Amino acid sequence: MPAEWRDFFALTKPRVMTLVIFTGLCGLLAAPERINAFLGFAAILCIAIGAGGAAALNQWWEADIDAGMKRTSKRPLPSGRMDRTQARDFGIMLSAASVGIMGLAIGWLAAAILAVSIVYYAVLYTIWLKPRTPQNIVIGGGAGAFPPMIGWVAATGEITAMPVLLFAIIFMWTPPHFWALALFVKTDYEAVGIPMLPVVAGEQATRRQILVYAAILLPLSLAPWWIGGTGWIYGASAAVLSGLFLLLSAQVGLRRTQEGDAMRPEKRLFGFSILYLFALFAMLVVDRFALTP
Ligand code: HEM
Ligand SMILES: CC(C)=CCC/C(C)=C/CC/C(C)=C/COP(=O)(O)OP(=O)(O)O
Repeated sequence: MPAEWRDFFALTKPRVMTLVIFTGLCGLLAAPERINAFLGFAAILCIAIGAGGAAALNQWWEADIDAGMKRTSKRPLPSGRMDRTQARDFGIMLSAASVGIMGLAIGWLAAAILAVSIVYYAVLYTIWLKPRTPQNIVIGGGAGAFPPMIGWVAATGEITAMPVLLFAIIFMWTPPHFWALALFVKTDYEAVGIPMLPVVAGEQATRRQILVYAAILLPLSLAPWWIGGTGWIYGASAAVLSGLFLLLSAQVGLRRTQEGDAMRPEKRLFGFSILYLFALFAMLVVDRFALTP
């Protein structure tokens, strides 16, 4: 069966990338300089195309691994709807187009960070770290932390403390986000030999690590307000959201898996992690528009 446009769309991991694109948009809108709407739209489109290209390259490389896991076995490559060369060429084309257009239309600093994040996800994380170390997502998660910085730099043309803090927030958020999920789909990764932390270091170590990252995330998420980069609306929202995130992480971090466990706290934490990042970045923009004339 030949690949349809739907398969190419699926190859960009659209659901996961909504949050990547959203944080990029928030970085762009929260920046102190306002960019013209047409260029702003072009910048976000480039982030979306670049993230989609990187996701396609990730699946080109991981076709065999995806075939071995229930969660990923219906993706276009493992289900045989597309061949690997098509996925690779599509990924390269999107990646190159996104960086080229970003550079020409917006600026080469934003384009360079976009290029770094694509290589980070497709090569550093997927090809190098993921199959080798249980710290894969801690280091590799950096790729997903770049979009707000790209958005910010697209608007201002420079890297200041604020975009670095936004990067750091997503960097610290990624381990609890992913390890909560890895606790309840652990068997999948075991089957294909990917050294995810629960498989290699055990559940208790993973639970403790989740709590450590959530505890660091709380003060870190307040830092943009602390350094005067945002107003009280963001500060108060970050305190509430990160407090809740820490609470849910503590429920996961301080328990043990029981016989026949439904893993409800882990599923709740994973679900909340997504809501958390959407809400935190939305409040950054609300703060900016409500408090800055
Ligand atoms: C290396 C770091 C990360 C890993 C290993 C990871 C892994 C995963 C996995 C396995 C899922 C399950 C669902 C699926 O495959 O569709 C998922 C869901 C999700 N992830 Fe992540 N993630 C990471 C970083 C991020 C980042 C940085 C973002 C956005 C800023 C993000 C946003 C999401 C969203 C929105 C979902 C839900 C998708 C849905 O509703 O189906 N993830 N993540
Ligand atoms: C702008 C730009 C390039 C952004 C990149 C965004 C990025 C790195 C997002 C990470 C989210 C993601 C799909 C992780 C999946 O990990 P996995 O691929 O190990 O998950 P899988 O087991 O579902 O394949």
